[in-house]
Amino acid sequence: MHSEMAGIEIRDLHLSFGSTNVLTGVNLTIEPGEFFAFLGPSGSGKSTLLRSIAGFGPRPQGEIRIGGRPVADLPPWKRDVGMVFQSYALWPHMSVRENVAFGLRERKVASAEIRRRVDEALELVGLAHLADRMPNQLSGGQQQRIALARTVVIAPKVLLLDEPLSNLDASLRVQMRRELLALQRKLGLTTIFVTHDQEEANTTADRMAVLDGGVIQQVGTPQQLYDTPVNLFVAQFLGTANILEGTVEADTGGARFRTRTGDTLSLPSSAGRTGTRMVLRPQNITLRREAGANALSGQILHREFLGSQIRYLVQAGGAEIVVDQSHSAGQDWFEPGTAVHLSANTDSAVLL
Ligand SMILES: Nc1ncnc2c1ncn2[C@@H]1O[C@H](COP(=O)(O)OP(=O)(O)OP(=O)(O)O)[C@@H](O)[C@H]1O
Repeated sequence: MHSEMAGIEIRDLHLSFGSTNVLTGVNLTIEPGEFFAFLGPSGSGKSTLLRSIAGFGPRPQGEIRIGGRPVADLPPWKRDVGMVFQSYALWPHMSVRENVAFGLRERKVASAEIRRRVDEALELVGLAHLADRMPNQLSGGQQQRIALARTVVIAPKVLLLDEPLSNLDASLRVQMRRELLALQRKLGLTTIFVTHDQEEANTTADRMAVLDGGVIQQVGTPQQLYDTPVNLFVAQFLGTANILEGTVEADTGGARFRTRTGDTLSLPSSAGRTGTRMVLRPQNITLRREAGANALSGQILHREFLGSQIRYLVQAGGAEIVVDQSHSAGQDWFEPGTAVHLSANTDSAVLL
């Protein structure tokens, strides 16, 4: 299956339904061959943006180019895109083979070539042995693989996936996301994956865009977005973020952050930083019984045993702070009510 790689460029896209702005000022460049994710909460506009690229729904204002070609005024079937939906939407009265062949028949491809390409697509998703089954004789995961085969068989330039794993149970989702990534790498197909599940985006995407309220909040690799969020929304949407409010003050030879409760944390010398909020991840804080430099004083509110980790909720610095401590057998725990000191690794802290 030979797919031509095509990049996607979106310039100044706007879309409203009635008086509701669903997409506002969307600008985005997706590289040829990239696995890209749209991540955001329900209603943030992920599906609407994907559907705009596919050509479904009302025409948005602005420009969309696929492989350099303007497509905003073209119908879906002229855009060289293949789309896979959450509901597999296989034809129930057709066998697996007929389902996969359907798009090629519509395109009047010669029957010998249809057979060859369908075999190849079924081989690709590992289901050649089920070619003669009917969809209702397949598991959910198998049906979704057939839906994928049916889409890639037409050799689209871009693969658009709208929450394709949402109907599968948790362990199958993990397996399928690996298969999806392997398939994408094999075909080198520019792919956009819509999900509200950050783990799904983090584990598959080369880069992703986080959306909220129809606006792209930030674009980057999963690690860039986690380590250097540009705003509170991104910080809190990706993993657990502790937010301390306070002010940056000059300190001998550097700067420090003073919390609302008066504790201070020194900032790395690379700083020259400004901001009124400090984002600290749970794994960058260590709990100690004794006071020390670069620590907040606090009190344990709650404790959860998670197996490999113990998660504490601690009142400190004017906030409720989540701290994850790795667990080893025989280790003593902090009981709720205990006075503690939270030693912070501010090298990885982000000021907003
Ligand atoms: N046809 C429509 N008419 C009116 N409003 C719509 C229509 N389609 C979507 N919307 C609204 O647009 C907003 C974005 O919807 P969209 O489906 O793109 O969000 P999403 O991020 O994909 O959410 P989800 O994860 O729940 O699918 C929502 O507020 C939704 O109610």
